[in-house]
Amino acid sequence: MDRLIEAINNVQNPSVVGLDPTEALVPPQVVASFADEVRDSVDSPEELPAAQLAVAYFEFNRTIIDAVADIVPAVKPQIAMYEALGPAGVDVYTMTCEYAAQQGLYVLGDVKRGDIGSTAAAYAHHLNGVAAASADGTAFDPWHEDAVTVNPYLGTDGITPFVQAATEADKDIFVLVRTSNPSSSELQMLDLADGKKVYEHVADLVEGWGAETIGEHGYSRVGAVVGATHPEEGRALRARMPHTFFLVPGYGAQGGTAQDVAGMFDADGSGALVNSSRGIIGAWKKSGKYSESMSADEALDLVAESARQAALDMRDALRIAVYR
Ligand SMILES: O=c1ccn([C@@H]2O[C@H](COP(=O)(O)O)[C@@H](O)[C@H]2O)c(=O)[nH]1
Repeated sequence: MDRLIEAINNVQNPSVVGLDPTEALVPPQVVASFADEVRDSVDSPEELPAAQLAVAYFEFNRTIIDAVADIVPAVKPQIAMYEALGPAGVDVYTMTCEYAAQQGLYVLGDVKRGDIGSTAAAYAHHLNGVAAASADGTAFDPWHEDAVTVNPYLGTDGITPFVQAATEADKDIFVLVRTSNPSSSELQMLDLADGKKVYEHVADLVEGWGAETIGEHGYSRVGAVVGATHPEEGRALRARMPHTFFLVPGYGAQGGTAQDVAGMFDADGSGALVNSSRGIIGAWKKSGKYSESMSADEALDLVAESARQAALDMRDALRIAVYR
C-alpha cells in the first residue's frame, strides 16, 4: 500500500476516479464519430456496435484520465462495464489500465474475483502477470493493474493466492467487507454465535490476511472495501482494522458525502481512498452546457472540463472533512 499512500500524499487528495463507462455516459456524437473507423476493422457486421462502443469508451476514458491525472492519485476501472462488450471491451479495459499507468496513476482494477484456491491462483495473475515468464525472466503483465478487488466468500484458500501474487509483484488487494449497496445487510449484518456480525468477522480475517505484509506506512497489502453509505460501521471498522487501508465506494451517486467518510480515515488523515465513478465521469450531463449539436471534439472538451471540476470539488470536500 506504500505506493498508493505516497501517490495520495503527493497530490493531497484521497480520492479515486471510477472509470465505469456505459453507453448512456458517453456523448452520442463521440460514439458516432468512430463508425467509419470501426467498420473496416470488424470481421462481421454483428460485431460493429460493441466494437464502436469499445473504441468510444477508450477515447472517453483517455479524455477523463488526461483531465484529472495531475489532481488524483488513482483510477478504478470497473471491468464489468468492459466485459459487457465482449473481447473488444476487455481490450479497452487493459488499454485503459495501461494508459492510466503511463500517466503515473495507481490503477485499481475493480474485478471482484474469488474462487477455490487453484482457480484463485489463476485469477491472481491479474497481479503477477501471465504464468509463462519471458526469456529474461520477467512475467508478461497484460493487465497493468496495481491492485484488484477480491470477494472473500470462499474463505482463506480463496484469498491466499492473491496475497502471494500481490507480495510477489509489489501490488495490493482490496477485500469486500461492508459493501455500499442497499441489500448488503442481508448477509453482512447477520449475527454470529460469538456475538460478532458477519462483516466484523470478515474484517478480522482481512486484518489477519494482511498481517505479514505491513509496509512502511503501517498498512498491509490487504485492504478492505467499506461503503461510504455506512458511516458508523466504517468508523468502527477503522478502529478495528488498524493495519488495513480502506477503499470507500458509494460517494456521490450512491449518496455518500465527505462527512460520511471522514471517520474511515486515521488520525493522520490517511487510511482510506474514496471512489466516485458516475459523479465524475457523468458530470458533463449535469453541467447544463451539453447540446446535441456539439461536435464530438466539443463534447469531449465538455466531458474533460466537467470531470475535472467534479474531481476538484470532491478533493476539496474531502480535504475539509479529513485533513482537519
Ligand atoms: O461496495 C461496493 C463495492 C464496489 N462498488 C463499485 O464502485 C463503483 C461505484 O460507482 P458510483 O458510480 O460512484 O456509484 C462501481 O464500480 C461499483 O461496482 C460499489 O459501489 N460498492
